[in-house]
Amino acid sequence: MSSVSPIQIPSRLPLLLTHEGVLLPGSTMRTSVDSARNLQLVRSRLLKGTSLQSTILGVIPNTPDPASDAQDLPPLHRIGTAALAVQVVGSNWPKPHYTLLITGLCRFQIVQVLKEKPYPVAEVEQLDRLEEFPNTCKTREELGELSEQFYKYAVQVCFPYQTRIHPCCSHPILSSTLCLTSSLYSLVEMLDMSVPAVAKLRRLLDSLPREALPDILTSIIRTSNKEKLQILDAVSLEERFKMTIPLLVRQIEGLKLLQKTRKHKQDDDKRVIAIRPIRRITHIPGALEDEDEDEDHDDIVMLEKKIRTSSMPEQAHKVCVKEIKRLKKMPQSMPEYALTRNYLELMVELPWNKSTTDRLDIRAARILLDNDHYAMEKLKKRVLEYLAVRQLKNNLKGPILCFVGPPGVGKTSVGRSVAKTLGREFHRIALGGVCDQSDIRGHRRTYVGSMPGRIINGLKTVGVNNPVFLLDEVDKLGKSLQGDPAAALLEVLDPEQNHNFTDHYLNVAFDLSQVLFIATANTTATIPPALLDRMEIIQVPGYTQEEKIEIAHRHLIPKQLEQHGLTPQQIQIPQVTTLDIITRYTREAGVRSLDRKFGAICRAVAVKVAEGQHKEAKLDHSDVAEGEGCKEHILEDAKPESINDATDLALPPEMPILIDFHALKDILGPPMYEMEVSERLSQPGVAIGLAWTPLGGEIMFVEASRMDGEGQLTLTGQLGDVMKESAHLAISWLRSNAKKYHLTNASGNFDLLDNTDIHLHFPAGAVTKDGPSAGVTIVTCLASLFSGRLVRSDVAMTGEITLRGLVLPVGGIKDKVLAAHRAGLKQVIIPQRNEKDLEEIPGNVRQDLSFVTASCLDEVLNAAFDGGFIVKTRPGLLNSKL
Ligand SMILES: Nc1ncnc2c1ncn2[C@@H]1O[C@H](COP(=O)(O)OP(=O)(O)OP(=O)(O)O)[C@@H](O)[C@H]1O
Repeated sequence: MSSVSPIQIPSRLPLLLTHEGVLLPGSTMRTSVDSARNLQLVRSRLLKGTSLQSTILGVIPNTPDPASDAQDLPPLHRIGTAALAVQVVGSNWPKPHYTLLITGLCRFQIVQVLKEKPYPVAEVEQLDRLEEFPNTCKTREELGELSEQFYKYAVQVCFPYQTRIHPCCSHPILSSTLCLTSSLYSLVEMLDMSVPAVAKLRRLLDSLPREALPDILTSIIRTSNKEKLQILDAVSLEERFKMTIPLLVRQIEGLKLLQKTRKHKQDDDKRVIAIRPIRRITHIPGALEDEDEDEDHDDIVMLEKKIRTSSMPEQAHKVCVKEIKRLKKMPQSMPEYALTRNYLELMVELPWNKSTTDRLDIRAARILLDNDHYAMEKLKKRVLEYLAVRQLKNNLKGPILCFVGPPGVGKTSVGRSVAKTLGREFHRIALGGVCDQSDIRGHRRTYVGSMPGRIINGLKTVGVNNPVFLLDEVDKLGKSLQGDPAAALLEVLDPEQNHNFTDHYLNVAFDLSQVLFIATANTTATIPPALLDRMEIIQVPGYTQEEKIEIAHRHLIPKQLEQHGLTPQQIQIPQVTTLDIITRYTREAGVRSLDRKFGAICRAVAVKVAEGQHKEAKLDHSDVAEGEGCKEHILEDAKPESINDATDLALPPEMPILIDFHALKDILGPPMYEMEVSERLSQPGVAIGLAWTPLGGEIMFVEASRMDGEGQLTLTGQLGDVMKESAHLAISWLRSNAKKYHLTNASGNFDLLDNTDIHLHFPAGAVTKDGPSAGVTIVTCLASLFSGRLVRSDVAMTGEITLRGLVLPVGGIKDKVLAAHRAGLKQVIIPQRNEKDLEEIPGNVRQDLSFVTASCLDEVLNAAFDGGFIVKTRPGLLNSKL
């Protein structure tokens, strides 16, 4: 037995009153100190005192300390624990308080309270003397023998209720000790020895004196404060043993129950896992089984059969066989079961070897393309060339065509026609806003909710491996943290690589070389260069008014009539009306908005027609009484009516309903666009420029004004850096040529910026603009401002400028010229080096417009102002009073 040095506590102890928790000898407790007396105790005994004795406190349980020291002490619990303060931790927030770590030494009882303030101090009598235990035994030899027996017994015994007390253990304390220790061993055996705390407990058990066990155990196992208090109050060792054993037994029983339920659950789980596959394999027809499981089993068999008969490549086949083997062993409840099954279903559905036969008849293709689309000569020519080469060389690793042009010019619909001419399946993949590379390449199957990418999904949808894939809006691909989808497209679009395209979801290569990819975009500016490099760009410009009229009457109107269940006998839209819609109700390069307007007209006419049929039926009914002649009379009197005139319900409308200017106003409302050119150029400092946007060409009014100031230039209208630089260039050129052209500021000075601020504005202010092509327009506008002369209202211009006054070429001439034509302008000034682009302009547009090709700014200004811009000798014209 281990020997313990006797502990002698002082006869006077400061008292720490606690209410929560009971400290037992041999155990350690953390307690919070925040009441007045306790705080005083900590401050004067623990924080100021330096001797070991000053750290010994009398801890009185179950006694709340009054909040203020003015209040009297409450009745104190009779028995307490002398404790050693091991650690003091203090804090001032939210209010001053300490946390003490205290270790119980022994019991004491209060003999007399000596003082109450600032903290209570009592005269105490020590109750436990650890060295006393051996004295309770008759002789030391007897104790040694019994103790040895007790230890062996304790180690052997597993469960407390099976404990057989050794016959020689008749000593009451010893038998209780024996019983307690054996219970304790049972407890330790049940616990997991690999847990460090449990291993420590085991060591403690071996080293601690037996009589210390009841106190220590009570504080370790799950006991209430009340039970702990009872143990504290049990001064006799035998009594303490007796009280602790039931607590220990209770704990052991609880643990056993817990172990039992855990074991049951584990067994159940194992059984479920073991039974499932056996059930599936030993399926006996007719046996009573869950119907769902039967179905699943059938499905798996079907799937296996499909894999066996599928024509997938060897590598894919191997993967499928491996996966189906795994699937068979898997319980259905596993999340991976559904995942693997979906994967296998996709694998068997994919058109590994299924393709359509190409219909390669160039003449038929030409007719079909011409029938479907009016104009677009350049595009149709390139498409036919492409198809012709395919006809000659079947396995063409040709370039990927990319149609670039404004919205609604028929890029998508030409793609559809190509598929139709070739007799191939068509699938459109909208790439606008796609910013995750797994959209193209799929997710790895390890992800929750993983899916194949759009390419593989598209192939599954069309069911053949040689469809026409239209990659719509490649210029609107995004980029995000989830990777760059444009980079993923590189592999798809590279004819050298795409025969081995690996989707992350499939994880086996799929041959995309038979797929015909066509891309569309509104602009090439935002297409990544590497992607652009893999594609052949075909520009699709906007339509002229004449082309739009033709497209409307050949394609759009018949399509809309069909969609609304109308016939040409019921509605008549003359060409002048179409022109009216094009010029006054739409402003676009394509025909989508125009198509919508026809849709609106057809809806309005459909209502009229339906109403008319109803009225006719009604009239027929009433005519039975009045006779045929009467009806004829009514019809003769019927006058052409307004389309929205709902007041005259008595008469059916006259067929065909004519859509004239008035009907148009009734249906579409007042015109949305007016010819505002002449109006806008009624004062100096305004010029018309031509801009190119992804939506086609547009005319743009550049406005300038001057005011008193310090020579500052203000630019508004969301301009980019290049455009701002153009403005600075224009001002510098005008300042350096002010004398030559007699340009003066408000005070007649040739220094144009002397005491003058200039403001340049580019409507529409909300649209971002950039590019150098506004240079000539800015010069013309400022020249008008400083000369006080009006720019011609029917002239539009485009061109980049240099500091020397040269005019450099710009892009988008065709779209810009068409915009000028749409706006009803008469003359267009373009850079001389853009003259070659005029060939692309349709003949009728060229006839309507006159072109000035300028190589320097002198020529631009001469053309932009009536009578030229050459210096006049008459002073009245030179000095503007504006
Ligand atoms: N030349 C044409 N002949 C006949 N119909 C045309 C022509 N151009 C356009 N269309 C019709 O205009 C509508 C819009 O065309 P489509 O959707 O192909 O435009 P898009 O250029 O692809 O536009 P976006 O860039 O917005 O996708 C379609 O109904 C199409 O049939």
